[in-house]
Formats: sequence, C-alpha cells, structure tokens
Amino acid sequence: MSQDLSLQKFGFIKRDTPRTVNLDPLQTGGLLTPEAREALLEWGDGYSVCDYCGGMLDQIKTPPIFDFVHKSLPSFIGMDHARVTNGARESKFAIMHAMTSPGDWIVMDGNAHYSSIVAAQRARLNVKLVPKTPAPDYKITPEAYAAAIEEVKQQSGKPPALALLTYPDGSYGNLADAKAITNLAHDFGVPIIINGAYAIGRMPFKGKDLGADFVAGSGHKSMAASGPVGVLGVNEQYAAKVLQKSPTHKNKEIEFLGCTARGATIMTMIASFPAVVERTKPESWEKEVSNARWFSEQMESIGMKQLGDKPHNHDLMFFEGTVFYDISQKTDRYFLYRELKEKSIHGIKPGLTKNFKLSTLGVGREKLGFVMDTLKDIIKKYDG
Ligand SMILES: Cc1ncc(COP(=O)(O)O)c(C=O)c1O
Repeated sequence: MSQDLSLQKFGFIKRDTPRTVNLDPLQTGGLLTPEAREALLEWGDGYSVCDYCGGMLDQIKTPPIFDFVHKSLPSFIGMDHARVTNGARESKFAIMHAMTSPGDWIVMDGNAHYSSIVAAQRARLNVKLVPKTPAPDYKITPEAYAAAIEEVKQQSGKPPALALLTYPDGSYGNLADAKAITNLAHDFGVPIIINGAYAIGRMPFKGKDLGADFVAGSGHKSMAASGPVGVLGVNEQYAAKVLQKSPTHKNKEIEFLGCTARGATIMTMIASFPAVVERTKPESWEKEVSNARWFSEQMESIGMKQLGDKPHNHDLMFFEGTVFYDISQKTDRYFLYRELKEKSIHGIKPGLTKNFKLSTLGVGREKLGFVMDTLKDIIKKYDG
C-alpha cells in the first residue's frame, strides 16, 4: 500500500454490485464470457496486440486480428467492410466526419441515443429529429422520416447529407421498419447509418439486408467485450471515403486516428466472438424474445405497463406504472433498489419506481421467475 495517504483510495478496488441477476440494459450484453475473462488478463498489458504489428492494427496476423476484421466481422454484420473502433459513438462520428461537411444536415429518429446527436454536433452538423408517435408506442414511421427529409430539403435547398436510424432504440427497445426507412432514404439519395448498438451481438443482424450503407455496433454493450470497443461497417460504395488513408502515413486510416482498439478491448471481443455468433442465431434469439414477452406479461399482471412495440421483439423493455411508486410515497424512493439488492438483483436504477427500463438478455426463464417472485414479495411486504 502507498505511504501517500492521498493515494490510498486508489489501487485495486473491489466491485460490490450485486451480480446474481443483472437486468441492466447497459450491461446484460456486455457480460464477459469465460474466454473473454481469461483474455482480459492475458492481453491486459497496454499495447499487447502489437507484438507482431507491422504498422496497421487491422493487418495483424498473430493474434488473428486480420481474419477477424476482414473476414469474420464483415460477414457477421453483413457489410462489405468492417473495422473495430472504440465504441458505437466513435463509429458514428467517424462516418459522419468522413461523409459530411460542417453545416450539412443529418436526419435521425426521435428515439436516437444522445451519442448519435453529440457525434453529429462534433462533426458540426445540423440535426433534424424525426418525431416519434405518441405514448405508449413511440414508433418511428417511414412517413415521418420522409416528412423530415422533405423539411430539410425545403429549409436548406438540398437533401440531408446523411440519415441515421437507431435499431432498436435504447429507451423502448423498438425495432422500426428498417428496410422501409433505408429504402426511403435512398429514394431521396441519402445514405443511411444503422445504429445497431443494441442489435449487433444480441440478435440476427445483417446490415445490407436492412439496406444500411453504414452500421455502428458496441462491443461493451452487446458483444460480451470489455470496453471501450465497437464495430463499424461500411459498404463498398463509401469505403474509400470512410477508410481513407493518411497522405503522410500511408498505412494509417485518418478517421480512426491510425489505430483504435488495441490490447484487452479487441482481444476480449475476439474471445467472446464464437459465443456471440452462437447467441445471435435465430433459434437463440427467438428464445430471448419469448423470455422478454413472458416477462412483459408477468410485469403487466402486477400492474406495470410495458411501453413500445407490443408484442415486444427485443430484450430491452420500458415499464411504467404506479404500483412501486405508490409504495415509495409511504417509504422512500430507494426502497425498490434496496429490496432488489438484498436479493442480489441489479439493474433497475436506484430511486426509480414509476418508470424504468430493463433487459432480459441471457438471464433465462428461471432467474426471470425469481425476479418476478421477488417483485411480488416486495408488493406483499409493503402493501400487505
Ligand atoms: C442506442 C445506443 N447507441 C449507442 C450507444 C453508445 O454506445 P457506445 O458506448 O459503444 O458508444 C448507446 C449507449 O447507451 C445506446 O443506447
């Protein structure tokens, strides 16, 4: 231990988050596989993957980063080219920066994640949000997209430089009709990014089949990897722009500042990849969807209402209701968090009782049953 008192709070820190059941939408898809946990230790030293690097991260043959980036990943995400980035937001920014000029417009769905908006702001773009339908559906429709693109045309004299669709969104887990929206963007001559941060690595996903020109994915959110790490997909038509090399440093791609994920981040993504491929097969995903629907029904049976797509098609769900809120008025707003923690259930944010989102990915029916029993017991205990 350091003799310096001001340093004593640093060093190894144990994590006390309950981990028997994790329902946190930010975390369920990023839980490491046993292989990734081993890789974390093995490759944890800084630039570990650079042992045999000749100057380009994606060309490293040992470990097999080249095969991962140029063969397995493009086929997995269904795009012509792939790169590993430092996160979905970095992928989105790289695409926006390469494809647009400051002052251009981007149209994105009203359910877009803040990181899409901030990436656009960093690229100095004007953002037009496509309105969602009212509660409780919060859907993004092709008609609303068309109207937003028309508005940009009228306002700026030309179509937006880019469009973005969040698929699914991170609030309600809604899966919009991506094919209809990408077709429509193309009818206006607008290339479109699919932000698949909650899709790639969780569910069957092929960017080209959805009509995407670009895709962004998140390793720490949905690919059982230790972040920050993400993926970017681009089709041939725009590859030269997005993957442009530096005129002075011939083997460094400009939008990625030469190199992105290096060390434990990419190696945990690679370590989990076989398991991630397995869990995204249609038969595995169907089970996940069926578990999510079962959980949604159970929650509705205790008085919570699931918002968004119904029946639901994704593990991320948003619930609203007063059953726990009413109890919080007699106790305090942290009672639900405390009671769940007591049973080692993590994922509903401390203090939330009236509205919260959660994810059932990988939890399994048995543990979901345990969560439901616990919630019912809590209601009984306080409402008695
Ligand atoms: C829909 C969506 N997109 C993107 C992100 C950001 O992903 P990353 O951390 O990989 O940049 C999030 C994170 O919560 C998200 O919910």
